[in-house]
Amino acid sequence: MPNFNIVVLPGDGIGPEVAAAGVSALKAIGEVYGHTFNFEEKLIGGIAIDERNDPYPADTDAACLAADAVLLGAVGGPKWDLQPKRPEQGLLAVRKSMGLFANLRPMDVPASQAFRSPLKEEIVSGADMLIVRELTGGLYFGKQTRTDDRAVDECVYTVEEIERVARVAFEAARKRRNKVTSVDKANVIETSRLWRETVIKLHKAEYSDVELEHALVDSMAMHLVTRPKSFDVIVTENMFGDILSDLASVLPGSIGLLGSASLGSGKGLYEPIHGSAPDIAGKDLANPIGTLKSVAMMLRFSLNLSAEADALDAAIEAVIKAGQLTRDLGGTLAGSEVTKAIVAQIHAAKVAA
Ligand SMILES: NC(=O)C1=CN([C@@H]2O[C@H](COP(=O)(O)OP(=O)(O)OC[C@H]3O[C@@H](n4cnc5c(N)ncnc54)[C@H](O)[C@@H]3O)[C@@H](O)[C@H]2O)C=CC1
Ligand SMILES: CC(C)CC(=O)C(=O)O
Ligand SMILES: [Mg+2]
Repeated sequence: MPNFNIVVLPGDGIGPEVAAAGVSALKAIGEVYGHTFNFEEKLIGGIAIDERNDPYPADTDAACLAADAVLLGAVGGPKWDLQPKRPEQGLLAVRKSMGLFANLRPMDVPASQAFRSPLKEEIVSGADMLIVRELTGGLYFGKQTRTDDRAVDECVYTVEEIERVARVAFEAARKRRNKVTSVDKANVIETSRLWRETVIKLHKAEYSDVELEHALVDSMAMHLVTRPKSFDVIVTENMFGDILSDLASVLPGSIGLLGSASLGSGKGLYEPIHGSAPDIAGKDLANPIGTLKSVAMMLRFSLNLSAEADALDAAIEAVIKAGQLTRDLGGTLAGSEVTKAIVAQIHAAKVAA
């Protein structure tokens, strides 16, 4: 019987609530399909600062590096905002240590759910894109210096860093609608000029069968909400991808719907795209679906369980279609009730099959 070791990093705010949803879904998949998932919970973020004075303790790192896959909730919160050690350093550290240079953030708006969008139905209905965000370079990892009246954040990218994430985007496009939109700010920023030159060279050398277009990040923000259906795979650097994916989450109606897979050359880490949502933490209001979609990607990409991934995705879709939703999507259910509905659906689908 297959046995998988999953490290769970609940973190802060709603992190523990959504991570618990992910564990419930994996347990249900295990029961139904006969797999054993062993869970090891570790500290990261604010709670790790509180308990260990370190946002990313060494034993967390060792466990993540040894796991078959990592499930993360979220980190951060106002409690830690005004101190030198920050929860977010833990998140950056796990991404760097595991070599997770590509963050895949899918977003789609099924026609039946387009009415939930704050945007016009005809604009968003059928939109289906994959944002590939570079995750271990750029401003978030550059040298930072600070005096009383001056602050510097270095933004560095190398050809190798750009090429490897662009390759992920081109490969993904070949399995989708064969189009890549590369987003930069090449009219102003030097790292963006290197980004664009590198993407063009790689495209010419290895991916000329894929349609490639370039967009500047400012107008891209506008195009994402005015003509989202024209995009397939979007590839961009770390900070632009962070911002554009939160923007894209508006299309289906809630940031709580979007999951992500962070991949590199080794094991993967899976987390919703949202943060720790301090405004709703501890109230069982958090939408678990972004985390559950991340778990589906874990099953598919790290554990090679594609039938199980499809079953989880189908269970999520059924519950969304039945309108069993949290308040962010106009529903009335608690987050834990949505998780229970999805778990019940996983069991019911197997019985019906
Ligand atoms: N991956 C991570 O761990 C991330 C952590 N953060 C941290 O999270 C903290 C809060 O950041 P914010 O800018 O407020 O972003 P956020 O994503 O935590 O929340 C933004 C808004 O979306 C809502 N929201 C988020 N997730 C939701 C869910 N699952 N269900 C329903 N509503 C949801 C929140 O209630 C809030 O109104 C900060 O400390 C930030 O540094 C932010 C982004 C990513
Ligand atoms: C908290 C940051 C380090 C990153 C972020 O906002 C994200 O990964 O979505
Ligand atoms: Mg973000």
